[in-house]
Amino acid sequence: MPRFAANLSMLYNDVDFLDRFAAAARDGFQAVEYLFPYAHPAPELAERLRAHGLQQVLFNAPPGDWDAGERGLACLPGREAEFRAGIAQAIEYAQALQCPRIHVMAGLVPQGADAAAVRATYVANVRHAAEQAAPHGIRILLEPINGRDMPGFFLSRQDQAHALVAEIGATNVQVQMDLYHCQIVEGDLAMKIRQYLPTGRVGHLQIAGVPERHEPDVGELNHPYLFRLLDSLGYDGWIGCEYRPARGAATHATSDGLGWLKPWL
Ligand SMILES: O=C(O)C(=O)[C@H](O)CO
Ligand SMILES: [Mg+2]
Repeated sequence: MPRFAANLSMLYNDVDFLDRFAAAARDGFQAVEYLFPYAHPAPELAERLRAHGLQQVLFNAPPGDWDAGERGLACLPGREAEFRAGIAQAIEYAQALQCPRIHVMAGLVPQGADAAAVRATYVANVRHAAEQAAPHGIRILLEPINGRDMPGFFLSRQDQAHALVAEIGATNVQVQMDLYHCQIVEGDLAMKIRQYLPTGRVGHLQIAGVPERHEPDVGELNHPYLFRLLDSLGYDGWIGCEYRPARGAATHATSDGLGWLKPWL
């Protein structure tokens, strides 16, 4: 059976962030993920996880100045010191939260930047992150993101991510395969899953309905078919529910929209 993690950045927006742990547990989730933990002290987050019997399965390294539009630092020449400081902070949080995965966002390619320099910066930065994370048993994840949601993002295709993972050459670097982004950029999801899961290089999956990024049962994808396929391939990792409920932040919007999950809990 697929195992589902609630993405607390997108789900349960009708309650404050710290109250989303309880809400997710009440709905039957045993794991959570979210974008960033850094606004809260790690012990406070660890206590929420403990109190509600939840595992933290993923969060992101600091992305640079998010409010100014930055979406990761890994590919940005000249920002290496900040990138390294962010990785050190992420590893501290991951240890405190017993979280085995950190997503390192690639970043937006700077206007006019030399493509080779951007790629070399990315490879060197991810290698550094992997080296720092490895002694703690933490995996570094790289996620291709569609260019409609994030124009200019360095990483958009699965083959690009897998080629980079091979070039980086660290056993604790894997691909975060977000099926929502993959459907928008490439389509042919079942064949992509069949192609990439057996490589052992997919460290986490995420889902959402396409194209609105609402519940998985809203939109053009047949998620039950994909879940059965994942089962048949023996996928035993987590699937992050990274979608915006169709009723937004209305009271109980997330819980009311979880009908799709019930058969899989
Ligand atoms: O947007 C996504 O799909 C993600 O998983 C990132 O972590 C943040 O943008
Ligand atoms: Mg994602």
